[in-house]
Amino acid sequence: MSTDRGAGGTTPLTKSLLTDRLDLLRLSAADRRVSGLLVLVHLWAAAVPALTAVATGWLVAGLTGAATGRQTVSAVAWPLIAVSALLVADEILTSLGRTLEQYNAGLIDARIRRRVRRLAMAPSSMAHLEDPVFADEAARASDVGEGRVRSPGTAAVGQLRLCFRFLGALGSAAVIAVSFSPWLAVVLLVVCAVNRALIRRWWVHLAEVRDERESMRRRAEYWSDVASTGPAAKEVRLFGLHEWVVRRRTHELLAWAETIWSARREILRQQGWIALLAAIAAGSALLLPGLAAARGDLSASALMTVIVAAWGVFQIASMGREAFDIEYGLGAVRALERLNTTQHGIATSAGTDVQQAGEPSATPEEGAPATLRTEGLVFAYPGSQHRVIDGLDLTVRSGEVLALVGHNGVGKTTLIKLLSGLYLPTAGRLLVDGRPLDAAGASAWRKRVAVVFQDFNRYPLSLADNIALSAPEHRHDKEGIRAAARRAGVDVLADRSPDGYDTLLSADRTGGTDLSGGQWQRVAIARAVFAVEHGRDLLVLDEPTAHLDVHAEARFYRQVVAEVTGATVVLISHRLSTVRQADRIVLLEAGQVTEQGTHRELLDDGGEYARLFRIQAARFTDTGPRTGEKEAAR
Ligand SMILES: Nc1ncnc2c1ncn2[C@@H]1O[C@H](COP(=O)(O)OP(=O)(O)OP(=O)(O)O)[C@@H](O)[C@H]1O
Repeated sequence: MSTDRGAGGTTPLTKSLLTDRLDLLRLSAADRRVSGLLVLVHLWAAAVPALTAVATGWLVAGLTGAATGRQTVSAVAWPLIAVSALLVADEILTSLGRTLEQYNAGLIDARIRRRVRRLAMAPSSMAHLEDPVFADEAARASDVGEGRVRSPGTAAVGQLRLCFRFLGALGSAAVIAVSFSPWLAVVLLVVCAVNRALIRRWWVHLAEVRDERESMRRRAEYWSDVASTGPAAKEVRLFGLHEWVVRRRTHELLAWAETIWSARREILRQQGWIALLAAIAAGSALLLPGLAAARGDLSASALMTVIVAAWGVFQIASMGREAFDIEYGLGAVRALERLNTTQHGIATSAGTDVQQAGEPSATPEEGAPATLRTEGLVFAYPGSQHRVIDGLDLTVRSGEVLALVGHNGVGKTTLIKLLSGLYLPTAGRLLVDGRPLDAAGASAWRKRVAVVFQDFNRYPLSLADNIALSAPEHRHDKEGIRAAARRAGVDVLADRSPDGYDTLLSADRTGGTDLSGGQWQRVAIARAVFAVEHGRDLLVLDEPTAHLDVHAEARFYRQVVAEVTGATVVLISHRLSTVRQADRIVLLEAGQVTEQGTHRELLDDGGEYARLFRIQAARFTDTGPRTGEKEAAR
């Protein structure tokens, strides 16, 4: 994903004021009925200031008339009822409006989050999910942050409210124009609009500062999670890290907050301009009609009408959170647009899954397990220049069991992610059944692959569901689930639990239980076996015996790998006892194949594989430790 976005990985928040506003208004119409009701409530709210001004003037006229004995009691009662009714109705409708706004904002936010999820799932490979720019933009767009300060929904409903507030100010200005002076009405409107524009500019600046610091906030949140969530809690307690983690979190949080507060302090320093403009507006609204009344050119009732109406005009210069909600939430909308453009770019530059999934490149040859060939394959992780895979040429024949071995970090897992279509090569080609695999075919290809990753998932579901998840359309195949469980050696778990295959594998759910690391690994193997039994024709096993005891490891090849008939198998293991029976063993070094052959051939060659094997074997012989240590030291 491109990072060419200026500071903080963002484009400027404003594209065009009008387009921005229209985008937000469109967004606010997420649900026609709710937004229709909101419009009615806002219309009422817009009319209230002008109506209150007129009713107050009427009340004052009634009161002064009653005082001089020229008016009856009803001349005071009716305007009093009108003013009270306006106030009560305003209270009720304001509460209703707030509830509707919250509901509408929730609908809009949920819709945006769904779009972000779709965008995250859209590209063929998963490289973008490890891209910090994508992570920041997704966080900006879907407001996953603490306190929900950035919400497209809040921005959209705020924008709708603001439009009607302007309408209300126009209504109040019209009352001033009719009751006193069109000039005063215009001046008040202009001064308040300028005031608002100044405030808005500062909020935009603050929103940009927050945007640029998004990754700082994510770091602080990470340490919050470490301090309080389950997976890290064991180590945090055991190593007594709690205070250190809290200090680290506080440090990160303060560093982030300081940048925001310094922007806020800057804004506060400039508030003098706002105060001056507000003083001009308030002064002219009170002074000019006041002087006219003193001269006898304006009645007391008209004076009150003008003053109350002026209050209505001031509403558009208000300093409330609304401006921040709008500007900051708008940043979320812009982030969504950027995600849209970039993800669409990725999809279209390589062809979208939707358009081209199932292209011939990923079509299996008549019933035969997959054949894979890499030609000059190169891969570097996003944002890194380091070629983890560096010009790799390898053929995996249909139906063979190929083992990948090599030192830590040479790129074995990376290679199987490429072979499985999870990443696309930086250069070179991967051919599946003789045809080049591109983004278009990757999605269809992945449907032919079953993988047990080193960091396999542990789903808080039943044992049966944990196995059947690899082919959910066959989850009613009870016999298939049992067969996969038997081969992976997890049938004993079902046998000794009263709930059998319905046993819930989650200790934090009522009636649930947890498994050991080795038992979970067997469940992951059963899951992959189940997928192969339902048609997947490449089985990839990354360190499948890492958690298994010696008995289970010894049985693994015989019961799982040797039993696979309809699939090609790629197996990674540091335990050379696990891979020695493979049809072919490939040694990777520095992202390339440096040795390959059967176990016997590689031992006879006396290369690096033979050396590694001797080190491991020596550990189990009497004279072993010394020989092994010497070998390791070489
Ligand atoms: N998501 C990632 N982003 C950037 N670099 C990565 C990423 N994952 C792995 N790497 C780097 O790629 C290199 C190869 O990693 P890989 O996991 O493929 O090695 P491996 O051979 O499977 O190692 P091991 O035997 O320890 O499992 C390492 O140098 C690692 O630091």
